[in-house]
Amino acid sequence: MSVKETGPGKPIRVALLGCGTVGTEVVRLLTDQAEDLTQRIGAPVELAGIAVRRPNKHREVPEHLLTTDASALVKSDDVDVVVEVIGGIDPTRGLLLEALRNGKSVVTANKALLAEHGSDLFEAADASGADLYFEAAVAGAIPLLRPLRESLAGDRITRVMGIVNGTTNFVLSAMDATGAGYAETLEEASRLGYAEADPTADVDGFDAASKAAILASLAFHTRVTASDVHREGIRAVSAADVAAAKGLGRTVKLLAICERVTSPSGQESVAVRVHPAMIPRTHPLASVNGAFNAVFVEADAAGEMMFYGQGAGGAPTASAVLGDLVAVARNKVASGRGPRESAYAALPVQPMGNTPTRYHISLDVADKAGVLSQVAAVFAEHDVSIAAVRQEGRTEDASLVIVTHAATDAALRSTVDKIGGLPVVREVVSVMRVEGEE
Ligand SMILES: NC(=O)c1ccc[n+]([C@@H]2O[C@H](COP(=O)([O-])OP(=O)(O)OC[C@H]3O[C@@H](n4cnc5c(N)ncnc54)[C@H](O)[C@@H]3O)[C@@H](O)[C@H]2O)c1
Ligand SMILES: N[C@@H](CCO)C(=O)O
Ligand code: NA
Repeated sequence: MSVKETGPGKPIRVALLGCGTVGTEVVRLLTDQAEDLTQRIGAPVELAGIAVRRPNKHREVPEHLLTTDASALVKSDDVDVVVEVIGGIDPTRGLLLEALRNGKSVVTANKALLAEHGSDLFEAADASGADLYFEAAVAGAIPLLRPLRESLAGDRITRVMGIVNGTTNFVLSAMDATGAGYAETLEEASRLGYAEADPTADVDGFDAASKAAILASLAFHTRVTASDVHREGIRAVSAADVAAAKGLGRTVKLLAICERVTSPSGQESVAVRVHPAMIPRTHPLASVNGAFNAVFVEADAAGEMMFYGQGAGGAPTASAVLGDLVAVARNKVASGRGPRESAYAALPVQPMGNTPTRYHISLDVADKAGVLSQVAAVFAEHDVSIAAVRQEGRTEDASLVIVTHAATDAALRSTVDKIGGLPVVREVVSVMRVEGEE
């Protein structure tokens, strides 16, 4: 029996919103790989239009496709899929809701929008049966959201911990390598083009907090928004912190940590936080340097996994966008749908104060008898157990380094506040959480 050859199906028509760093690379990949994409999808993918702000700036893309009217492009009957790489909340939120309500599948790289309004977008997608894919929004090119949404959907994830911001990782890696301070290292990163002109979203942890919210939502089947995430950036990380970490075989990283926490009574909740932390130099995340990202996932059956690669940049991010575009196009060809929002577990989000953490505290103290016992008494008073102490005497004062066992973050903060007020403590040199070790 001979099988009749079928040609490619009806073209999938794509509206591209935004043509900056990522958008330009999306157009390039779509053009360069048109034939392969047709084979992989079973239908050609064609650009129906590209919405931009300033058309005369875009000499690298076909002029006849450019429009400044994103709203009209999204509404056009000629469009099946909307790819959004503008960024920000407005006007993208309205544009993507309009697209989804009209049954057009959406591919977006916009973590800020998803972390704030993800559930509205999912509801609109469900109402019309459209797809919503966003692999590029977290850790750029690294396949991470698809593994969480699909490959690990049969497992129980307990922890997701990673380096999800390239700019801050570049700065912290450089501080570790040179011993220089935060401000001068950030200046150098800007000069080399690794930090944006306005690095606030990166250095104050907003970018990582949006990504943490998305990761926690997917890992724990719970709606987590950016405002649920405890956030501390890297502005306060000093050369002394980095030196203190090095002295104990650790390094400082800005971590996004999403954990499933079970109380003694068996009540489950999630804790989601972004802050600098010391990790052992032997931990797999310690060797992630420069602008690279890496995310460590722990699941009951699968065990430990690490995802590593380029978390930013035009081409790497466009790779993730194209992967999503192929997925939604295949779904259209097969009249199927990708995964919907999965928020059925609806676990409560635990406040940071109740979250168990460990601290590294470095003090300058008077070098006289009884100091250690005074400091130790404050820990005991707050029910914080000490894991290790190192004291080095000098002429008039001494350096005292204390690493705690896990205690609630609130108890650890109160302990540090009280110790800072002891007359025998000359200076609290460095306080930082410790992660990645038992
Ligand atoms: N650059 C990266 O490395 C990277 C990595 C991961 C995710 N992302 C995300 O991808 C998205 C795009 O990032 P980018 O780096 O390409 O930004 P970009 O600033 O280079 O590009 C955005 C483009 O959108 C245009 N634009 C703004 N408002 C518009 C409107 N109303 N209509 C049409 N065009 C409009 C701008 O003129 C600009 O050209 C953001 O959501 C960002 O968070 C970027
Ligand atoms: N500003 C982000 C870009 C990728 O989301 C970073 O530095 O990682
Ligand atoms: Na990704």
